[in-house]
Amino acid sequence: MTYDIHVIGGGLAGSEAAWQLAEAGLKVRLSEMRGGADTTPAHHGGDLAELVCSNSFRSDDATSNAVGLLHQEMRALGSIIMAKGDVHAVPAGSALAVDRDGFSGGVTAALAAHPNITIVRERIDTLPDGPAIIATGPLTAPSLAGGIGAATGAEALAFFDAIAPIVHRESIDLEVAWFQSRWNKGTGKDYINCPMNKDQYLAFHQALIDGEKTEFREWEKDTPYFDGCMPVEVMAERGVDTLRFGPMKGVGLDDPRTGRWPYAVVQLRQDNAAGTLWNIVGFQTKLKYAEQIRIFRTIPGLEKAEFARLGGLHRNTFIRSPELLDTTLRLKSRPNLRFAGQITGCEGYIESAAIGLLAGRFAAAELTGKTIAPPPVETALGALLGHITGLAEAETYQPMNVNFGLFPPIPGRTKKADRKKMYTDRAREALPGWINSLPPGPPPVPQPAPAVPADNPAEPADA
Ligand SMILES: Cc1cc2nc3c(=O)[nH]c(=O)nc-3n(C[C@H](O)[C@H](O)[C@H](O)COP(=O)(O)OP(=O)(O)OC[C@H]3O[C@@H](n4cnc5c(N)ncnc54)[C@H](O)[C@@H]3O)c2cc1C
Repeated sequence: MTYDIHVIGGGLAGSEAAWQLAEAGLKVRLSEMRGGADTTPAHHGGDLAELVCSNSFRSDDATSNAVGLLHQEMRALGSIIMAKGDVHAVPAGSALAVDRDGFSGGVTAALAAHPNITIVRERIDTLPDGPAIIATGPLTAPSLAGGIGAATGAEALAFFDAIAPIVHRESIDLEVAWFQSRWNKGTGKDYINCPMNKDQYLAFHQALIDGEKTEFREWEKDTPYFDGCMPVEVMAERGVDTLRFGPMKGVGLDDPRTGRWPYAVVQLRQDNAAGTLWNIVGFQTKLKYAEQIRIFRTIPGLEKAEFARLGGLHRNTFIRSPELLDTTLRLKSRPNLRFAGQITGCEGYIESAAIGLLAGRFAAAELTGKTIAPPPVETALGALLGHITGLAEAETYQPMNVNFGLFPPIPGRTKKADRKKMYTDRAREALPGWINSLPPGPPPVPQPAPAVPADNPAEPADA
């Protein structure tokens, strides 16, 4: 069987990449191990683009929500995931939720019927020599994960993805919190510090112990985690002072309001180059999302915190993309290979499909002797790609849903209520010029009637 490019993994990203390539006229071999002898611990069937957990693509509001904007941009680029999502939508308010079997069945049928796509039910164990897109997801088969680890220099790729919550900088109260590094090291102002007195610390410690937690899944129980990934509530359970002598120690930090070291402190560290997102240091957690919001908003200075993502601890496989990939998702050390989907360190069904879409477009252009620039950073596609391929801090790189904190800030002072619309208006202005510069691809998917504004547009992914 001859083909122009090999796509490995028929999930959200691989299906979208294969579609984009095939519609550009390229012959694609799409290898998917499910439907044959293999499966993953989370998938149930053999259809392509299976949704492993929730059936929601999250908000479809393209005016005030970053993932809604991403939906809109993907539709403009003829996304098969969005096309089949729209066809199989079920009522979900301003969110786009789908009939999961109808959706995956629809994607599978469309790809199977495409004359340029050959779906092969096989597990791939080694990285290919020819042009390929690796889209094997967070549960990449261990044999291939070993090969990816060898090619990328990482010893192990399957580990607990220990995520501390990330907060939008503008929602931190700097009347209470202050910038300072412990002992004034570094620039002297590398951290934002939220002080606690004794009573506040004791109440917070008890809340961590009492808070409702999520359980590990059966297949996650064997995956090791490192000491540095200890959940904050597990540390709290070890003793009343464990946190106060660990990540919450107040020494070397002078609270400008008291002139003294606080009894305990919560520190946040910059998470992106733009300085719009800050992670809570050492606060990886298995507290339920609602509990995290409730408990972490009791931290002085974070009473009105808006979370770009909440904490978590689950098995994942992803590469350190900001260091390893170029701006068109090619592995720098082996540019015939592109990576797409959650293995690049994005998070979520739609984000994974979006990166698959871009990988497909970049590869299609390259194989037909053209080059295309990455999408403008003002767009959701560009902001997400930028995060993955360079703007995030490589050392602390963690999977991330698309959110406005990844976009270049809107200059000047603006009302919070207006800002989201300004982000999305700016993106809608920037996208058409880029699309017009692209070689032909699939026809756009019609944008459904505007969604009712979401009650809580900052809803996190329920991954
Ligand atoms: C348990 C769990 C629950 C999640 N829940 C949600 C959620 O509710 N909402 C959300 O937005 N996101 C969720 N996510 C995160 C993420 O968005 C999804 O995992 C998403 O499916 C990722 O898309 P992908 O295309 O990168 O990988 P996948 O959709 O997993 O696709 C990868 C494909 O590659 C195949 N494959 C793997 N190795 C090989 C190999 N060696 N050869 C051939 N084929 C191979 C797999 O069978 C799979 O079909 C969840 C993740 C996990 C692990």
